[in-house]
Amino acid sequence: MVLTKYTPMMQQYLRIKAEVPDAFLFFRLGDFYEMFFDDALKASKELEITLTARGGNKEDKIPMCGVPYHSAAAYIEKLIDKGYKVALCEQTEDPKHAKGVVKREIVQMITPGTAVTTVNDRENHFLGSAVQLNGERYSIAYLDLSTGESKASVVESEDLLLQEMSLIKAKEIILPASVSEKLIGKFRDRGITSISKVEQEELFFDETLLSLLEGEEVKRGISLLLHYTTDTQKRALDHLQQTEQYEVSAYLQIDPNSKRNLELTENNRSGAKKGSLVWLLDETVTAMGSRQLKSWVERPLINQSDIKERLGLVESLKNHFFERESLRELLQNVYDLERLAGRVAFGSISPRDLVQLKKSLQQVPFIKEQLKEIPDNGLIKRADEMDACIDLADLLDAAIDDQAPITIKDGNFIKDGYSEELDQYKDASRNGKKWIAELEQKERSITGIKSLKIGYNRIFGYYIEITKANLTSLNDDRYERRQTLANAERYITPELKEKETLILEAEEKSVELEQQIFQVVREHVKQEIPRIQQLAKEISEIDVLQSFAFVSEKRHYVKPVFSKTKQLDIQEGRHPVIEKVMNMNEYVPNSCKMDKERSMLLITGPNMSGKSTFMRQIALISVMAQMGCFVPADYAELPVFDRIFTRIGAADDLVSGQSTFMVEMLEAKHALEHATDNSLILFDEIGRGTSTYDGMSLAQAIIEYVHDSIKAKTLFSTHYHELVELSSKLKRLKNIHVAAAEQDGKVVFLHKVKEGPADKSYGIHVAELAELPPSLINRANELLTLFEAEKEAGESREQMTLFDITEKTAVDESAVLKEIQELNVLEMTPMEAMNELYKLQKKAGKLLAESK
Ligand SMILES: Nc1ncnc2c1ncn2[C@@H]1O[C@H](COP(=O)(O)OP(=O)(O)OP(=O)(O)O)[C@@H](O)[C@H]1O
Repeated sequence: MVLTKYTPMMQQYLRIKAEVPDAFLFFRLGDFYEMFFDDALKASKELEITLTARGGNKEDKIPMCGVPYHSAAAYIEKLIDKGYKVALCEQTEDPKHAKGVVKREIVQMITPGTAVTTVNDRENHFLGSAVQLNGERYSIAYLDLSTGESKASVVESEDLLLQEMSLIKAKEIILPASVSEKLIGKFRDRGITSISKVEQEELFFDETLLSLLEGEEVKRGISLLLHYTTDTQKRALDHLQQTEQYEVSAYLQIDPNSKRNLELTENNRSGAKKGSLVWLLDETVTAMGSRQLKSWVERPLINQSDIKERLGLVESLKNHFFERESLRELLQNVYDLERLAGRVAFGSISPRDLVQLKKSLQQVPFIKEQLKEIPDNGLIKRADEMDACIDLADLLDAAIDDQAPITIKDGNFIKDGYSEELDQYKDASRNGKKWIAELEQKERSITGIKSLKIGYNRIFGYYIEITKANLTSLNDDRYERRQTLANAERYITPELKEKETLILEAEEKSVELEQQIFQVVREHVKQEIPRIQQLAKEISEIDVLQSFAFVSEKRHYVKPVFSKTKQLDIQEGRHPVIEKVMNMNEYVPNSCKMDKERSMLLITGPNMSGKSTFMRQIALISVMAQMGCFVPADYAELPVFDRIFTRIGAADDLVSGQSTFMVEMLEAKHALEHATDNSLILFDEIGRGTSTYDGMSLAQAIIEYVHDSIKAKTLFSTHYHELVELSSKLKRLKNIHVAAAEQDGKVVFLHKVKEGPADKSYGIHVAELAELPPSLINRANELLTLFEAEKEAGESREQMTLFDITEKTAVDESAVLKEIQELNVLEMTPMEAMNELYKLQKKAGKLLAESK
């Protein structure tokens, strides 16, 4: 592009735009942010705003569109939601002092992962990164810019990298410029579409932030991330907390598919939180607690003593109803400390935010006291360790007025008595105003005009107003006329103007001074950010623990115990979410026992009887126990699982275009590759997606493989009734079934799990329940009889073949003829007739073949 054909300002625009080719450049012009060229074409469509043109050159109009500065946030949010980036370009010098074009610079990049103003309080908003080390090893990290927390790890495979980034629901991923397109494609398949590449040359290394990390490798991912955030945010991010190192293997691992199957954080029909385990368990009071709870649900523990510690605290909170209720009340007044700290660092904290911070801090001593009322050393220790930041609360209490507004523009938020100088200005202004009020009274009585009033506006300042009707009573030269309105005149006096100057000066100075004081207070708070964050973490944990206690009591959950012999013994267990949706009394509880000698259960039973629900219930109870929550059962003794794998239901992977069956096989492969004898595997009707024998053979082979080589605790549901025979061959495999009863030709689901195999398939009855057309149901019944007959015939044919070899003469023509003659045709139903005919036809075919 030839720059010289453009005006100097457009040249400036193009220079800046070249720095951010992949972002919309919001170019500040007066009260608007303008976009030009392709940005304008695209933004006008995405934002549904009018596209205009600006005369660059006569033939060459420049496409342009803009959004008002004061409402820009909503437009930016819309673009970010769509996965775009926005670069904010502001005037960086006062136009009054500018020589030529006003200087402009990009002051901030807003990207899906760094947008912090519009985030949902109850969720984290993570920006992720990954740097390949060697082979399939990656240094990974993630950071929530709104709360300042970050984590880093080294993972040993690409699978784990993808798993972690899906788990945290990364809004954006930062990768080195050298990353392969293939990997980028894999992120896209998992719904992470916002991907930014960064040159790695000059890495940002803030040693204080990284000081908890061991070794250089783990620093690579987080460094890339910090480099990117500093670069895009263009400001000091003082609220960033020290990055914590974590090991994926320190938590119960549940791959993203399994997580979806189990509906831990969202239900898999609508993707909403409702209907998920988080939805059920989240009785937290604070937003930080809610985020913490979600992360506990996503990462259950595997260290038994950590799990037991949580369970112990939950137990104490559960057993102390009144203390817990008061605690919940106190927590109501605790605002989002983490996000408040974030706003302090970003410089976007308002006076009202500081009041919220103060009120939150003031609750802490009471929270500590309340915790200590419960006789539990763990809770008492936690209470003792909490730093209520009293100094900070006192400072804020002394400085900021409780009724503070949300902006600092007009002052009026610093408390009286905090600054002598400020008080003097305020006095001057108050005295002036008092003088004016007195003047009003005085002038009313002198002139005898009762409606005389003194008003104020920005243009004329203070004035005396007299309605036209009263003008006759006014001495002509008493005041100076200033303004004439339709039915009143406005006047001033020199004295009034003198006072006005005093008042306005005092007000201007006091607003300025208030703003200065605010900066000082804010800087002070900034210094204390780490303390606020520590407190936030402690309070959010208490909030999660009380939430677990609250739900456990309400829903009659029990404290699980962990088995030394790795046995699983759940008595009268329930599926927590279905039970809640259904109503406690309707749900049929079921027990489950598994141990080394009984490590695999093959579940049969009609469709809709509750096989999947039973399997999910076992997994959910285990997950809940390992996150430190009580469980829906009368008694639960559990092993500590290292991983949980589920293959449940038809999860078409439409995004990557794989068929249901392929997805099924990939998930099975994943489980077979990674499961250990400490894992839990749930396989729901594996092999269903292919032809009967094909599917059945695969199912059997998978069962044998798990039984002989993996030895993980496994629940396997199937429609292949033939598989129930396997229990005689595989010694750790046992049959169980979900019982159903038939009543008047209809199936009644009992939802009760029993030992042994199911005896009948009730598929057609279920179809009948679903009210398929009656003629179709009749036809299905006919076909069933036919197929059963065919199978029988097949079996007798096999027997016949055997027979044929030994006694060649057994099937001869006369025998078949005799069979035909003996048929009692009039007594037969059409179905029976057809079956008989079918058998005879087969025999005839055989005879003909033999006679050749
Ligand atoms: N223990 C139970 N108590 C009460 N209702 C239950 C129970 N278990 C399952 N149900 C109900 O039965 C419905 C079907 O359960 P589920 O999907 O587990 O059956 P399934 O045997 O796996 O079916 P399919 O073979 O068709 O996949 C559930 O939606 C639930 O409403």
